[in-house]
Amino acid sequence: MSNRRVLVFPSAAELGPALARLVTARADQACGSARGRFSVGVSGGSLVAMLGKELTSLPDLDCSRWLVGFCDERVVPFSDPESTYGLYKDQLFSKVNIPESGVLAINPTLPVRECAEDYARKLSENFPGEAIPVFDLLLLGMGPDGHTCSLFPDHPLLEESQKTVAPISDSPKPPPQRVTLTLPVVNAARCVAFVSTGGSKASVLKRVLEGGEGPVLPAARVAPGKGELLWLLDEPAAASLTLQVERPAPGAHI
Ligand SMILES: O=C1O[C@H](COP(=O)(O)O)[C@@H](O)[C@H](O)[C@H]1O
Repeated sequence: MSNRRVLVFPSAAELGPALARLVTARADQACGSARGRFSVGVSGGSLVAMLGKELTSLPDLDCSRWLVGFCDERVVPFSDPESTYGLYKDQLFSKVNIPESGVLAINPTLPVRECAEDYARKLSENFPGEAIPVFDLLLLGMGPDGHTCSLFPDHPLLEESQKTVAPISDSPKPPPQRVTLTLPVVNAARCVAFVSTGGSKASVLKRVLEGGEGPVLPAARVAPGKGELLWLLDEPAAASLTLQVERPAPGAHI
């Protein structure tokens, strides 16, 4: 896979600032392009705290031309601790200069199917002329079962080829009702960056990145057709890998 890079950092403490440099470099590039804005999709889970900490500690961060979407979202009220939007609002959006119109949140008061349709409509309005929205950057996490977004192993949603956003009401990881970007949207992005840290991810990372027996896991189905694929790992997460990885110098741009 020629457009895939696996980058390993000594620990999450070194990975975090490198992630912030990646985000700001891609934002500058996108805002300086004819598009004039930076479209980024964020994930929940452990990524929220890392992005909140790293981005809010940058002195000159300018999010005025950012469009932030969600790679997946739990259909719960924003005040619920499981709401990814709620967590980002507390830890990031309320602390930077992103306009309200720059955050594409779900409407959690809708039933899950309507919520997905409503979110797909919001995406299509914000990516005019694009049958499949092309994000500048998607930031993904991966669960210990190999799921990414809310695309879980052996789930029929992995085969979704028509919808840009799909509902799921039987998520094996709570809460059960969620909406998620589908693989065609993920694989249309200009850049997809996975962030995975900690030893609990080591064995699944080996299977996702190096292959093995059994069905292909959801995270291994992420392969942007024209875009880049980056895996940002810390040493504990990368411990079982035998493939060739990059170990960027401190402060290096990726
Ligand atoms: O449920 C979810 O889990 C994944 C992975 O989370 P992590 O805490 O293991 O990093 C996350 O990427 C996804 O957005 C979230 O809904």
